[in-house]
Amino acid sequence: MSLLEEELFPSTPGKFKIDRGHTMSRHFHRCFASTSTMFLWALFLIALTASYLSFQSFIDSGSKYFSASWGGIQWEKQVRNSAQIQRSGGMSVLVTGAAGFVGTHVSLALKKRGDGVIGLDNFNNYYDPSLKRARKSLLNKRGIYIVEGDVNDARLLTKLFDVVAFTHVMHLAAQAGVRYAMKNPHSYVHSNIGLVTLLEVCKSANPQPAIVWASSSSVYGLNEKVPFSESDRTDQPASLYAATKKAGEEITHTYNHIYGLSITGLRFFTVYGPWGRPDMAYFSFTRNILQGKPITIYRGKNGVDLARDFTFIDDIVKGCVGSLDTAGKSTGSGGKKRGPAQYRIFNLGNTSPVTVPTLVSILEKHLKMKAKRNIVDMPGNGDVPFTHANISLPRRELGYKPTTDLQTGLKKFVKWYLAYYGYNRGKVVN
Ligand SMILES: O=C(O)[C@H]1O[C@H](OP(=O)(O)OP(=O)(O)OC[C@H]2O[C@@H](n3ccc(=O)[nH]c3=O)[C@H](O)[C@@H]2O)[C@H](O)[C@@H](O)[C@H]1O
Repeated sequence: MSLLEEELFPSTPGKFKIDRGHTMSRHFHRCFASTSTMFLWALFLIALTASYLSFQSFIDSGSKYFSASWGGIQWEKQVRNSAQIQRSGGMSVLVTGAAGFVGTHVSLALKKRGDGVIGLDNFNNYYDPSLKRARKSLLNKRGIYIVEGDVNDARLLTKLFDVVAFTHVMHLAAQAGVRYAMKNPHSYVHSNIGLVTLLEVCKSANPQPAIVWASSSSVYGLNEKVPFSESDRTDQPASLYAATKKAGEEITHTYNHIYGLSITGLRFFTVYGPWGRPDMAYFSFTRNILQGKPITIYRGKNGVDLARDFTFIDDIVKGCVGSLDTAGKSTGSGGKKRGPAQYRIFNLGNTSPVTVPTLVSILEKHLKMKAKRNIVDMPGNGDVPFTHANISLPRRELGYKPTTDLQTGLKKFVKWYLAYYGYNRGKVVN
């Protein structure tokens, strides 16, 4: 022990050097010595606690950083490879919600023709995430890399734009489902209004990408004028889902106006098909029919059947790709507008509404099984009685022409369903 240390921290009291001649002074020194010792110990303990706490917070933030599923040289290489354009005049597209139903199909179509594609998906558990994982493997097999992340993650989005100069963004990530909005309203605000984070990153990008995104037929809400045209009223939403999609249309308009972002909003009409969403009626009806369970069919006012303009996925993909192909360039860069940019809204429907009981009859035919129908009055849950798209505008501007009727489309869906889940999955065998 050094002299100084020995003085400060005497191993025995007797070692403490005092003037033995003065008792008072000795007491005083002893008292002073023990107080200063305690003081130093306290200081030492405080310092120890402080460094422990800051080390913990370093570990926490560090683990957040290190446990992120993105970043690093290898990751950047995968992103670049996947976004590589393979045809002349091709585009490099960031597809959000890529492991979703429409996202998967659009990503495959783009990759197939030689466009570069990077997918983004948060793999949330709104419906069975294993279906999303299966879609992801399908995409990986075709050379499409999927980044696991949320559209609200500005750091991740900025990083993606640092690595790739995306020409287009196909924004399909959303909280879908009309009736679920009553159970989990905040999820709709988080995901659907989360569009703002994406737009902020896009407006600051240099070059700015053109954006095509999924709105919804539900924005027509209580509109009764049929068929629904893009210029019809959309200020009477019947569900929070519809309200957040309508908000998306207004929000994208402001980014178009202020920053010169090229925007195309697509109002999808009840999209169905292989690799579809298990929360949708045609999908859950199929599962219940095969399992021998009853299905609930809602009926409108005065016993009128509900009807939807069911639109097959391949037709929707054509509409999405057509929108990307015809999208004008964004005019701004680095957050500054340089001139007016394109702002478009299109209906993507089938123009041929079918009632829900008819949908069930078609499923019965393809499944060769009878449904146990439980018909109830439509609860006040955000549903609308019917939808019907006027598609003259996308026909003219995009060459959009749906070619699959519900009979044909459901046949393809049932074929996929049986191949994916198997005939006897959960089927009640008496
Ligand atoms: O076009 C859209 O913008 C939306 O389309 C889809 O919504 P919807 O048209 O409501 O589809 P879907 O749930 O399949 O119900 C179909 C019909 O079955 C009736 N329905 C439903 C469930 C049930 O148990 N019984 C029943 O009769 C029900 O009353 C309805 O009449 C998407 O989910 C949505 O995300 C959004 O994209």
